[in-house]
Amino acid sequence: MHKVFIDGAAGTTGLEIAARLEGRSEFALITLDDERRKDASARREALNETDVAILCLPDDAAREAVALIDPASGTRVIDASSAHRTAEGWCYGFPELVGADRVADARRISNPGCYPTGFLALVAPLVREGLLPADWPYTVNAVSGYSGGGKALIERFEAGGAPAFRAYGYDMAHKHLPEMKRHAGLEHPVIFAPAVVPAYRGMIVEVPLHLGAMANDPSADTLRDALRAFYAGSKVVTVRDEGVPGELLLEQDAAPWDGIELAVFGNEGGWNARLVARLDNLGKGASGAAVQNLNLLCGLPETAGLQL
Ligand SMILES: NC(=O)C1=CN([C@@H]2O[C@H](COP(=O)(O)OP(=O)(O)OC[C@H]3O[C@@H](n4cnc5c(N)ncnc54)[C@H](OP(=O)(O)O)[C@@H]3O)[C@@H](O)[C@H]2O)C=CC1
Ligand SMILES: CC(=O)N[C@@H](CCC(=O)OP(=O)(O)O)C(=O)O
Repeated sequence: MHKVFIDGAAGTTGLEIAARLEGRSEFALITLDDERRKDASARREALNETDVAILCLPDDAAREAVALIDPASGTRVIDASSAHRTAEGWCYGFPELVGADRVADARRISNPGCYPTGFLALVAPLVREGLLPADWPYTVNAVSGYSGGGKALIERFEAGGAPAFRAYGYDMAHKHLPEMKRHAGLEHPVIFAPAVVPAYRGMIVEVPLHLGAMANDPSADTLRDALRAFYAGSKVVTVRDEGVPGELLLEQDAAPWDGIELAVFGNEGGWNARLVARLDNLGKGASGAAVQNLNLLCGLPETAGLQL
């Protein structure tokens, strides 16, 4: 039996992780009541007595949680926040990209952000294989359900009078930029244009590309085939067959989903392509990814308990 403590268990990501662990006899959840869940000494105790701590906290509180762990304790950490995604000594918790064995052996795992999960799933393997240039000026357009912003954004969108569409990130300093650049192996920061719509969960992340302007001029079919080969055997990441849909939709009441679907759409003539990832920000974008990594840490089947 593996002891698991979710620090931030009352938040959006924490609650979804607990729901995925319900009924799993391999785990015993350590819980703090409402009065003590923000109490540093109660958290210190829980953080040090658990086998795995999953941090579902704002960045500062996640850094504080790590500092509360005695380095001599056996506690292993999965951090869902963006505090450690490019930090030394942390394994980036994207098993399909870094290798499931590396995640399984790590003591400190930093889970990818939801938007970077879509971007990196599309671009990192293609850059690694030399099919897309590392020095290209990439753009990422994305739309997310409002649960991506945690309790504060959920309250804003559910209070009445919610906006029909919220574009943001105009300072071009979004906290996801460093991990997108680092883990895709890029030479330049991407331009990231995120937006939120009044649906609870789900996201579409898109990378538009002028393939014809690249020196190697790859075809959309080549990119799709390379992604399919890279993720062959994955139950979590799938690649859509060739063919262009009329539209891609985010459902208003989508069920939780821990997979991610990638697509490559090319135009006639082959100059342009749109790389598209569809996922649940609370699934592979957060809580599903945390459970996948927890399974790996505990030597359990990687997709146990996931909603695929
Ligand atoms: N939502 C998403 O789609 C994704 C979220 N993440 C990341 O996961 C982390 C959690 O996000 P999310 O669940 O959405 O956020 P929420 O705001 O929904 O939840 C955060 C929780 O942390 C609690 N908390 C804050 N400070 C402390 C503290 N010092 N000690 C203990 N608990 C504390 C909050 O308490 P209170 O209830 O009192 O406010 C709240 O319950 C964030 O870093 C976020 O960026 C990552 C990927 C996707
Ligand atoms: C819709 C929305 O507000 N999304 C959040 C990101 C959610 C997420 O991925 O969390 P991390 O920041 O921990 O990666 C944002 O843009 O800041």
